[in-house]
Amino acid sequence: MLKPKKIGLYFGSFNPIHIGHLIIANHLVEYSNLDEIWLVVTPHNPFKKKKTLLEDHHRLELVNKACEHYKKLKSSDIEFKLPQPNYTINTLIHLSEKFPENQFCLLMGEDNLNTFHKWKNFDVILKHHPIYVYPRKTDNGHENQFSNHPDIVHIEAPIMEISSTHIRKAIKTGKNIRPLLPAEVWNYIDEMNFYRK
Ligand SMILES: Nc1ncnc2c1ncn2[C@@H]1O[C@H](COP(=O)(O)OP(=O)(O)OP(=O)(O)O)[C@@H](O)[C@H]1O
Ligand SMILES: O=C(O)c1ccc[n+]([C@@H]2O[C@H](COP(=O)([O-])O)[C@@H](O)[C@H]2O)c1
Repeated sequence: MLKPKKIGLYFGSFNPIHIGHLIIANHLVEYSNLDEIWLVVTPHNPFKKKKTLLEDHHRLELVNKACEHYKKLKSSDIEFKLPQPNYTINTLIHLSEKFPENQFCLLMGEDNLNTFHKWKNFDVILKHHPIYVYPRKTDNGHENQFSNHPDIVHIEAPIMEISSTHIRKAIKTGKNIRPLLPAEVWNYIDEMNFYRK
């Protein structure tokens, strides 16, 4: 019988994936009891407009390239086959049925925690899936209703002010943002002329 695995699910639009995402995922998988982290590419976040996104398969390809050198980080397209917009509770139910032997935790940046009370069935998610939160500068500061929740682990780590929004804007205005992306990711974006128009 297979040994049960503890999997961290890192959901994101990844438009595009950047070194901030990798630093967070790598930090957690190296300094926690998680066996792997799956970077789940979300076709359509219920809170975001889909039309501003690069096509799903291109965002997935960028995540594949970013994970190439990390044995414990895997990309996942599991949400591509599920109804959109993608409510995380639906994906968690699907994954728990498909991989009953695995335990699934969530990993998210602090900005997502500020709106977590608006997520579909957030209380059910919390009841069944511990959440690791990486610090991030947010408009509302660091205090919210989940600040002291027993099932939420606040990771102690330095804040990184990197975002996909900044990267998209910088590429559009011809800035050099190479340090913010893994080389393979930048090469693909450059070759395919993404985010320039
Ligand atoms: N610099 C960062 N520090 C902490 N968490 C981050 C950081 N960048 C992204 N995250 C977290 O990674 C997950 C996926 O984020 P997402 O793909 O939306 O990236 P983003 O940089 O926030 O994108 P955008 O600027 O397009 O909103 C979310 O949980 C988000 O909070
Ligand atoms: O389930 C929800 O109600 C819900 C509401 C807002 C966001 N999410 C998920 O949060 C994840 C992070 O999204 P993003 O766009 O900030 O990278 C992504 O997988 C979304 O589908 C989920």
